[in-house]
Amino acid sequence: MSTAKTSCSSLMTTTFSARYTRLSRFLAGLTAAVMTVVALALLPYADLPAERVALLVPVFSSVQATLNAVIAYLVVLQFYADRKYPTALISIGFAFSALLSAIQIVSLPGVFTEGGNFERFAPIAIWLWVARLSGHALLILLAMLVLKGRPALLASERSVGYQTAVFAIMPVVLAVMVYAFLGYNRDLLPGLMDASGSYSGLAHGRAGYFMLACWTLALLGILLVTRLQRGFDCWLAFSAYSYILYLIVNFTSASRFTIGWYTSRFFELAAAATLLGALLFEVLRMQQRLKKLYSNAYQASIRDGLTGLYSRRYFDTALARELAAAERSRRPLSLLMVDIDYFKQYNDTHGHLAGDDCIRRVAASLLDGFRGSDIVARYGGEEFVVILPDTGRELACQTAERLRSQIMALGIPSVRPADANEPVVTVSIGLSHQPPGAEPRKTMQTLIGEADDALYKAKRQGRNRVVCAAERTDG
Ligand SMILES: Nc1nc2c(ncn2[C@@H]2O[C@H](COP(=O)(O)OP(=O)(O)OP(=O)(O)O)[C@@H](O)[C@H]2O)c(=O)[nH]1
Repeated sequence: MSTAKTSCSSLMTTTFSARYTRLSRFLAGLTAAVMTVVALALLPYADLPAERVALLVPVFSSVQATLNAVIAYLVVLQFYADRKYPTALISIGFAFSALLSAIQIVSLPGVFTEGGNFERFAPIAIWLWVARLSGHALLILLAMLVLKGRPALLASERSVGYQTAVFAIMPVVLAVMVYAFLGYNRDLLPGLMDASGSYSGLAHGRAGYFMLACWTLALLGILLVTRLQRGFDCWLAFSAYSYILYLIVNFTSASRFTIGWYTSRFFELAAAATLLGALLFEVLRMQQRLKKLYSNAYQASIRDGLTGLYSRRYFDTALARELAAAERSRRPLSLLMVDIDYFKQYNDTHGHLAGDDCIRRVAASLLDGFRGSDIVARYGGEEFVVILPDTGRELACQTAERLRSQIMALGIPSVRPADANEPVVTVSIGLSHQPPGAEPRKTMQTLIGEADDALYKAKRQGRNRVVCAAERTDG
C-alpha cells in the first residue's frame, strides 16, 4: 500500500528510473553546496560596478530561454507518456519562463537598437521579469499541490494527445495574456527601477520578497511532496534552489551592470542546464532500457522456458528458412527428431520435478553435441528437433548415433519395464534428409513427417536407437 502511494507521489515514474536517485541526490546536493559557497563569496562584491558589455545579458537570456524551452518540450512529451497533470504543469512553468524571456530580450539594450528598447519598455521589462520568475515558481508549486492532493489523477488514454497539445499551447496564451496585461497597464504600474538603473525598490520591496517566497515555497513543495524519490525530483529541487540563489545575489546588488547583476545569471543558467542534462541523461537511459527489454522479450519469444532451447515457433520459421537456403545453395539438409524413452514411467516414478530436471539435462547435452550453425529446439513435452544445415545423410546418422550414446553416458538413472535392459535414460531418434538439389524438393511438412515416422519406427523396434527415413523409403 505504502509502496503504491510512494510511487504515485514521485514525478515522472514512466520514464525516469529510481536507480540513479541516490547518485542524483548526492550530485544535486554537492552542486547546491558548491553554488552556495560561490554565492556567499560573491555577496561582498555584488555591488561593485562592472564593465558594460551590452551583448552579455541578451546572450545569457537567449541561452536560458532556449534551455527552458527544450526542458518544457521534453517534459510535455513526458506528460504524453505518464499522463500525470503535475508533469504538464511543470512543462507549462518552463515554457512560460522561456516565452517571457524571449519577449524580454527584445527590450534589452544592444539587441535591436543601440540604446535598446529598454527605456521605452522599461516599466514593462522589469515587470515581465517579475512575472516570469514568480509565474514559473507558482506553476511548479501548483504541480506539487496537485501531486499531493490527487496523486493518482491521470489524463485518460484517449484524450492524452489532445490534452498534450492544449498544454503545449497554454504557455503561449499565458505569456501573451501577461504581456498584454502589463502593456495595457504600463502607465499604472509602479516603477521598479530608477533612472540610474537601481532596482533596490524591487529588491527590498514587496515584489522582491514575493519572488523569493514563490521559489522558496516551490522548493519546499518539491522536497515535501516528491521526497526526492527520482533523479528528476532531485534536479528540479536543485533548479528551484538555484533560482533562490540567483535572486539573493541579484537583489544584493540591486543595480544593473554590477558584479552581482552579471554573475547572478550564472545561477539561473545552472538551474536550466543541470535539469536539461538530467533529462537528457534519463532519455538516453530509457533508450538503453528499451533496447534491453526488447532483446529480453525477443529472446523469451523464441526460447523455451524450461530448457532455454529454441521454441517450437522459432523452429518452424527456422526450418522454412534453412530449407529455402539449402535449395538455393544446392546443399543437403538433415532433420533429427529426438524423444526420451519411457518418459511417462520416469515421471510417474520420480515425480514431475525430477522429470523436468531430466528434460533439462538431456537438452543441455543436445546443445553440447552440435555445431553453432545447427538449430536445436524443444518440439514439445520430452521431444526435441535438430536442424542440421549443410549435412548429408551419412554425417547426420553418425551425429545422431553420437548423440544417442552421449545421452546414455549422462547416466540418468531410469526405471524401465521388465523387457528393457538399460538402467539409464535413453533417447530414440528419427532422421529425415533433403539431398542436395533433389527434385521434387521436400516441403517442411514432408521432412517433419518423415522424421516423425522414423522416430515411431525406432520406438517400435525397441527404442534407444536411430532410424533414418531414407533407409525405410529405399528399403
Ligand atoms: N516432467 C515433465 N514431463 C513432461 C513434460 N512434457 C511432457 N511430459 C510428460 O512426458 C510424458 C510423455 O509420455 P509418452 O508420450 O507416453 O511417452 P513415453 O512415456 O516417453 O513413451 P515413449 O516415448 O513411447 O518411450 C507424459 O507423461 C507427459 O506428461 C514436461 O515439461 N515436464
